Amino acid sequence: MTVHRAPSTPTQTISTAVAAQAVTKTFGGSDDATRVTALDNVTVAFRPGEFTAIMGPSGSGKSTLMHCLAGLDTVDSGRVAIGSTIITGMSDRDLTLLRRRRIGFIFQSFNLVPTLNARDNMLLPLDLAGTSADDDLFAHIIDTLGLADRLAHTPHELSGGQQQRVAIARALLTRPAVIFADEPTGALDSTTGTEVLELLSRSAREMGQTIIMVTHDPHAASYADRVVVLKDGAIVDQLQNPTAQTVLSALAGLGA
Ligand SMILES: Nc1ncnc2c1ncn2[C@@H]1O[C@H](COP(=O)(O)OP(=O)(O)OP(=O)(O)O)[C@@H](O)[C@H]1O
Repeated sequence: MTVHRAPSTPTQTISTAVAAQAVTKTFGGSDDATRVTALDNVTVAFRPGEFTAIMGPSGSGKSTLMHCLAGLDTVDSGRVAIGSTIITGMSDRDLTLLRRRRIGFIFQSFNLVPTLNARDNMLLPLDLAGTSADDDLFAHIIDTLGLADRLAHTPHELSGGQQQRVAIARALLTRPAVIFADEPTGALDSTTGTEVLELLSRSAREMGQTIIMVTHDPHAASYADRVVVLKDGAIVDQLQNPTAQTVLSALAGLGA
């Protein structure tokens, strides 16, 4: 799968795929008693081709961080950038276009269109953006994901694992700056879930795809290059090359 990786040179500077700088996000009323600080001055950057897991106890701010990084929610203060584009303060229309062109999403519930077959589901984001698929990339992705003989099937004719592979293919095909995955293995049995995690890890390693995954599962997080741990809306720990055991220990240390 190395053919699709951008060439690199020793002099190339390492850019940032996604970054949050001093991001604060609150919800609720105008007085301190009813206001919830979901993100408290969060600064974090994600390298191109890096596979990162975001973890933390329930209510620690994982979904809020993902939504703010993906431009699905506004921030109270601070800045979010996708590549060199600052998305903070963009209009809804511009954000929608940016999401279509530069961001891929993978959800626990697959979010496929039930009336479209696998091929049309995969091509939908490109159709919406008014572009077409790169034939070589399409062939490469369906081959890698083992979907070549499932293209004419609608989602209800596919297993959960196959549906999630279609959703991954759909996300990869636009060659987005970043893919956000929200509990992507939550609805899968452990064998199928492991296959999906291996695919995500290979997409990062072999295609240079940046992936940010929210998960509660230390096993899932162990496939990432890095784990970012949130607690009470702040980053309290980061692990490089995590194992399920080091993730469990980090979470246990939070009293979670
Ligand atoms: N729309 C909202 N309105 C009010 N409060 C919210 C809203 N969304 C999130 N919150 C609050 O912000 C905090 C962070 O929530 P968030 O959903 O980001 O946490 P999480 O780590 O993703 O939790 P979980 O693991 O349970 O999904 C929580 O206290 C939550 O109640």
